[in-house]
Amino acid sequence: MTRSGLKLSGVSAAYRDTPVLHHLDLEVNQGELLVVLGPSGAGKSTLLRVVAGLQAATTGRVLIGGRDVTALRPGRRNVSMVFQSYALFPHLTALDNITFGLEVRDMPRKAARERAAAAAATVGCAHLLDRRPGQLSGGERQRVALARALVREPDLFLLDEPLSNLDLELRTETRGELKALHARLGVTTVHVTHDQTEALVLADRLAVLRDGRLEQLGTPDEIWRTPATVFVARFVGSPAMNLLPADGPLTPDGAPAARPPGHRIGFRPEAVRLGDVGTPAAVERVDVVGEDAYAYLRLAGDGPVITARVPSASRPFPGEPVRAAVRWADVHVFDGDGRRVTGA
Ligand SMILES: Nc1ncnc2c1ncn2[C@@H]1O[C@H](COP(=O)(O)OP(=O)(O)OP(=O)(O)O)[C@@H](O)[C@H]1O
Repeated sequence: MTRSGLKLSGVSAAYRDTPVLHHLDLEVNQGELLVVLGPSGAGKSTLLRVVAGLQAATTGRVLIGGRDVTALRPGRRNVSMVFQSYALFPHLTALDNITFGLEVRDMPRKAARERAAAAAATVGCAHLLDRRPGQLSGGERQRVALARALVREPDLFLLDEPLSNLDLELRTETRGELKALHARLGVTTVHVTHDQTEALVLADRLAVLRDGRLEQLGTPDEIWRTPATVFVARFVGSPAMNLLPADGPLTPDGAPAARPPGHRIGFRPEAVRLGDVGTPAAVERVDVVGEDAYAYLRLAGDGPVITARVPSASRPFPGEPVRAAVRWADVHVFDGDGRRVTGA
């Protein structure tokens, strides 16, 4: 049986009278890396703050490693949090910043410094220990913040958008390092982001949060292949999945004759095939992104616009008449409430 690293049951949170989390149930296995993904304002940071004990839950319980910590102060939960801003002390060196978490626990100074140096080596910032935050780049600060979180040997890591202040190249590199670090240390981790690529790459499992509610929980593969709702389908994937009325202008190849009114079909831009058969469409715009091109196609005269992903070498040109087809096997079906209809 897998052990529980973190369990939330019926957790709600509010700012003054405004509810932000609504009776959340969520379980993270021991050693698992769970990514919480959602748009701005979904309640991701609030969720981490409630787990860390920085904010009280208005209902429900928080268990870490099977221990009920709902009533415990943050310092008693053995949790380390890395903030988006890193929250380093500007007047302290990197070494003193990393050591800080241990010294307040009355560990002897020499032992604390040795542990800090070991944590710094783990995340690759051992050469920066004499510098103050003002003398470090964004990526270097991020490493020091991680080392400070690591040095406490927590039961649980909470990472709040730790990569969002880094430029794209560094973000990609650091993302890989975070994944490797997690694999090596095996500490249960909750990583918050609104970046779907980061989420898909890092996560053992993904929790998609929307308006303080869990929209779907699953592996990156499940979320990608079987999105539970229109919201998840559109939020994960770039450009977003196409959505059309099931009885609308495009009939997928192999579709059953009867498709209930009110249902919608979704298909990713890469599922659209351009050729001699299918629904007539006019190319409105084409964006070329290296090897790929995204063609925006207006269906059937004045119908809706869909996006097709095609190799840029064989892309159509604006104004060109084309035909768009989709296979039924590549289609997702959603009911009138936006929920996935299985077995379609
Ligand atoms: N201190 C606060 N006082 C009042 N409302 C707040 C406070 N902090 C956050 N909120 C509100 O709570 C909701 C959830 O905020 P939260 O920061 O948890 O979202 P988030 O998913 O982390 O967003 P982001 O990706 O923008 O950081 C938002 O509607 C926000 O406006």
